Amino acid sequence: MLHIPLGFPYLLGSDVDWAYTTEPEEALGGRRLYLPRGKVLGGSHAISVMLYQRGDTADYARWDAAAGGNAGWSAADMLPYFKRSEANTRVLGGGDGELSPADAARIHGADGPLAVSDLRCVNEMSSAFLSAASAAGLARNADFNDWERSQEGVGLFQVTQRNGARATPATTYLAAARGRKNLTVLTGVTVERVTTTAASGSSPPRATGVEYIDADGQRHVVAAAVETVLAGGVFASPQLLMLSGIGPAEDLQSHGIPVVVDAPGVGANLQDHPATMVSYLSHEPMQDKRKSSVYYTEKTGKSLFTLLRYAFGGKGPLTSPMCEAGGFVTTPSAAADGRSSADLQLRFIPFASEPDPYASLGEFAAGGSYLTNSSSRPAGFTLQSVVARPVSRGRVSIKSASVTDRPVIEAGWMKSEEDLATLVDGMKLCRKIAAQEPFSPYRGTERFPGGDVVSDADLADYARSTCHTANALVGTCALGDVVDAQLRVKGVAGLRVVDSSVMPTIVGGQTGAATMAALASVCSRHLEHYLL
Ligand SMILES: Cc1cc2nc3c(=O)[nH]c(=O)nc-3n(C[C@H](O)[C@H](O)[C@H](O)COP(=O)(O)OP(=O)(O)OC[C@H]3O[C@@H](n4cnc5c(N)ncnc54)[C@H](O)[C@@H]3O)c2cc1C
Repeated sequence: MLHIPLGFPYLLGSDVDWAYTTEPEEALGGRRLYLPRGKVLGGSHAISVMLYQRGDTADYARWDAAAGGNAGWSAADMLPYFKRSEANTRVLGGGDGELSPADAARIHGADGPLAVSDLRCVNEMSSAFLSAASAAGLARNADFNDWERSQEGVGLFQVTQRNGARATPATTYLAAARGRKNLTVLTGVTVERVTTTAASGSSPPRATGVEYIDADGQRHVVAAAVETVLAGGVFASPQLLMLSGIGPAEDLQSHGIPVVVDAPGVGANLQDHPATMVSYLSHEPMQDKRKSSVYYTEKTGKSLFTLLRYAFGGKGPLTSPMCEAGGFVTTPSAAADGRSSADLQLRFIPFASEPDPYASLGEFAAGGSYLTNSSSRPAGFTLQSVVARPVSRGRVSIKSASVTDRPVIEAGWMKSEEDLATLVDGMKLCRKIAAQEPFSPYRGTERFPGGDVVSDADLADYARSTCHTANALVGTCALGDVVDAQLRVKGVAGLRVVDSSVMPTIVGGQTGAATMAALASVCSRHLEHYLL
């Protein structure tokens, strides 16, 4: 299931998922949110939806400004690292029909480790979505990562796959480096903290390595020859800094942790992409159509033809990321605020989803019936509205001085009215798209939120009570605040954080590509001398 793209729902809540939950969220009526994160080589990329999205140029202008300006994080600075990290079929194949070979080469790379591909199988309803969105007045976007054009419009997504199999940092970067003599990978261990020496005179404290516990509960220390690089992701990196005495002094003291550096920004600034669903049941006869949503409910994994097609050609619906098509939009509310980047991401899902697909996490944890339980995912289709550039912020703190106690997560969603307005505008747009003629063969009744949820106030209530994660969590060791422009932890020598937690503001779009490009940039510019 880790390698087959459409296997990803089985991974949610399984033993390769940390399956974090938040505190009761005040603005969401006290709901606790489920936030998946990968607990396996390849990290969250190994359980992701695989969409390859970079955000827009303004996202990186914000990063660069946060890092102090002219700090190496602008779009122009980052483009070479995006290109360097990928082997994109649009360049390898000389464009894709919508994109000329010259444009493909301007935007994408061909020689990097990370395979990025066009979809190998497009559900006929994903195509209907594109036609319906055009009929509703949205432009077509040939490549969401083309920074010379707008991010706005609708199109098919690209995915991090090679020959129909999931590509992750483990199957790409790590696989290429496996033979190196200077590389040791320990699995099944848990890092507990970074070890440090005390400050002396004018020298700051220095990171000297890490302590970890192995599967038998034995404690070990690894000493760093040059420096220590944390890449635990958006929850574990701030947690490990705090357990090491680097964080808000008062919090650390309340847990009896000696303060190495008072860094109030550690754990603050948490951001994610909250999402809501508008779903439609299909007309009854569609239940029998081979290319419709039955693929995504009970038949996909059970059809011999589908399995053979995948096993021998890497083709067919098992290569689908489920969200095949979508787009970016500036909603009327955001336009009225004068916001320049799209605040809404649309994603199309070819079955009639529940309002919160993660509400039944217990169901996943008990053995994963996301795809097989067709009664909760009947034939039909869903349009998902995602807040692409949220204003609300949350935080991560520690529950105790032990790594075995999960961090305390406050997502903070919908604290800002702007985010709620984006979702309300988004759902209205989804209904407008769904009402267009190209959906006529598929559209039955609206399943959620349902015909009686019409006013802005009712749509906002629906959003508060059903919004769920679109899985892009960032910001808890932010560039400019916790780490400097080279991602060195401020106030401590010999320590960097290089992962999604350093993003000062979330990019509009999924966050895996930006994480890998940030890593490529820092490794190339600052670490290569001793990595090689
Ligand atoms: C369900 C899901 C769907 C997603 N879909 C997409 C998508 O379609 N496109 C996209 O671009 N991005 C997607 N993402 C987001 C993307 O995967 C993340 O942005 C990216 O993986 C973040 O990288 P990271 O290095 O910061 O953290 P992670 O990838 O989470 O890696 C952190 C690693 O640290 C390990 N770790 C944590 N604590 C410890 C400890 N104490 N000791 C030892 N190891 C530890 C973890 O097990 C993990 O392997 C998705 C994520 C999820 C969960």
